[in-house]
Amino acid sequence: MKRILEVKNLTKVFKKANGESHTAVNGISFDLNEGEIFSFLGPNGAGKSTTINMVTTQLSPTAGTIKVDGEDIQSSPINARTKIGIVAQHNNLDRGLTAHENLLYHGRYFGLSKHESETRAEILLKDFGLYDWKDDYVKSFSGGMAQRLKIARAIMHKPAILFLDEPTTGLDPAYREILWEHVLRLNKENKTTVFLTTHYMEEPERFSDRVAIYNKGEIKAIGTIDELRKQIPSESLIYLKVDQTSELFSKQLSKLGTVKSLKVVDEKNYVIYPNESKKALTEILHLFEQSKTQLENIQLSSTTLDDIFIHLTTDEEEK
Ligand SMILES: Nc1ncnc2c1ncn2[C@@H]1O[C@H](COP(=O)(O)OP(=O)(O)OP(=O)(O)O)[C@@H](O)[C@H]1O
Repeated sequence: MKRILEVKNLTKVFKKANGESHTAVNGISFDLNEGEIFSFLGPNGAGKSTTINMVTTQLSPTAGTIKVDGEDIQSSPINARTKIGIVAQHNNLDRGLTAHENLLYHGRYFGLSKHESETRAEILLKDFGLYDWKDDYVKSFSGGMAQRLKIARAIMHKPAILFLDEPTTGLDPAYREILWEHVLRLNKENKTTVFLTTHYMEEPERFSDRVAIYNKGEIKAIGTIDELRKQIPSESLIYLKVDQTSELFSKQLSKLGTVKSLKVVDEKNYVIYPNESKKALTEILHLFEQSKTQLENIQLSSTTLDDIFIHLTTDEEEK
């Protein structure tokens, strides 16, 4: 299997305004294969965009190496860049150009002929609902229109690897489907590798071959969703919402024989990993009869990617 992205010991340390250092990416290593759809998931501020910015040559690493299709991006950034398509989080369109010009110049820059650029720009402008605005300047575009144009531009030159940093934020559902139609077609026909970050868990669940759960600058787990599911302590979960979580109530829950372990998600919510789910429900409900803590909601469910994410990115209070 051809490796399209090789990341070794990648690190980024930022200097904060107060002079302190902040390690946003802490020595991570991973490889992506040609044609793989990979999701990089983590909470706000985990370091996902910093990682994308480094592997796409937009930000220099503090340490570590990155190869795109065998090219070291620090020694040959231009070669590496021709293989990459990026939908960044910020609006990096050329605001002084029209929508059509943004696509055309991008296509020409990445080696498409004039005819190919024109044909592809026309298809993408139509598919992403921008054809009627093709000669308008990008500075007049709404957030959603700019996002659609950023996506069209990133896939213009059919890159070997496509980085999508929260691409569907601000897109309505119809355009999300169009985005995925194009991305999956490129993936199938050109073996384009896809590196996705998103906060919508249904996208990695539907499309990813592998997922990495990333937090505080480190990869906590990497693998297929089924492989990650095995890292959860139980196959079903109980979501419990109370008026106020507390140390005392957490201890009382932990002491129940049917509770394997639990997590305090925030000031109102627990996730409970039960031994025997139905018995645990009864025991937990019973607990409220003798406790000051008020029950607001309780729900039993089977594990989803959301649960894996919560499990790997919040602190656990093991029994
Ligand atoms: N240029 C910078 N200077 C200083 N600190 C930075 C800089 N860029 C990012 N950081 C810090 O690095 C950390 C990681 O930020 P990053 O944007 O990579 O997170 P993220 O996982 O993409 O978050 P989100 O989901 O909110 O987009 C944050 O604490 C952020 O404040």
